[in-house]
Amino acid sequence: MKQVIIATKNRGKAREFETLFSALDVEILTLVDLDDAPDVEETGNSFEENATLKAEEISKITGQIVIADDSGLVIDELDGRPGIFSARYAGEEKNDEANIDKVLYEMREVPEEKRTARFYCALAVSGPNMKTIVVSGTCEGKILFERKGTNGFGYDPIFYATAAGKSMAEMSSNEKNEISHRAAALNNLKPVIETLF
Ligand SMILES: O=c1[nH]c(=O)c2ncn([C@@H]3O[C@H](COP(=O)(O)OP(=O)(O)OP(=O)(O)O)[C@@H](O)[C@H]3O)c2[nH]1
Ligand SMILES: [Mg+2]
Repeated sequence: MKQVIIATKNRGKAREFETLFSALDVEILTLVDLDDAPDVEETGNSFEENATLKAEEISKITGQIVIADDSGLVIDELDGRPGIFSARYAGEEKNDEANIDKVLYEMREVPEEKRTARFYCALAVSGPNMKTIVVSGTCEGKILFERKGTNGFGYDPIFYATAAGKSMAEMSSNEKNEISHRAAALNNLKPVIETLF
């Protein structure tokens, strides 16, 4: 079967890619269980730049077709933060609970109508004989005043997805995969994936 490497160490993302790719005729490998996979420094100024850095570095090392995801939560009232710093918003150790607490604290006095936000996902594909391709997808919603639900990962418990009428952590993985930023980006990548093999 066709095979691509997904250059992520995030278990939540890896799980979602397993499901999203099961609908395509493509086998995926992630970096989650590879202890010696390098930590690519995310020094770019945009999701697109960081996804490109991750895809190109891992493709250079493996010589294979690689897809990387750089994603995060963009909150209007916080001038777009946490944005590209979503994973490390409350510190280098990447603690989802601490990140959520920080956002809830910063948003504590913001009224309902000003709590608009979106999840953003950039996907970059890089391979030995190709120019890197980058696509993106978004999912619109609002920041809740407290956590709701226990599914998903990251900021899912405090993100109310407008299209679903509930928090992302209240959705089954199938429901999230219908409307998520990651699913939207992957959908934009499908025509490209078909030309890769
Ligand atoms: O509630 C969420 N639902 C999602 O669907 C989602 N997608 C991204 N995020 C947040 O954004 C960071 C990405 O940062 P990021 O792209 O650098 O990934 P990461 O550092 O976790 O792993 P890697 O892929 O770089 O190895 C993640 O850690 C999360 O905090 C999400 N939160
Ligand atoms: Mg990262």
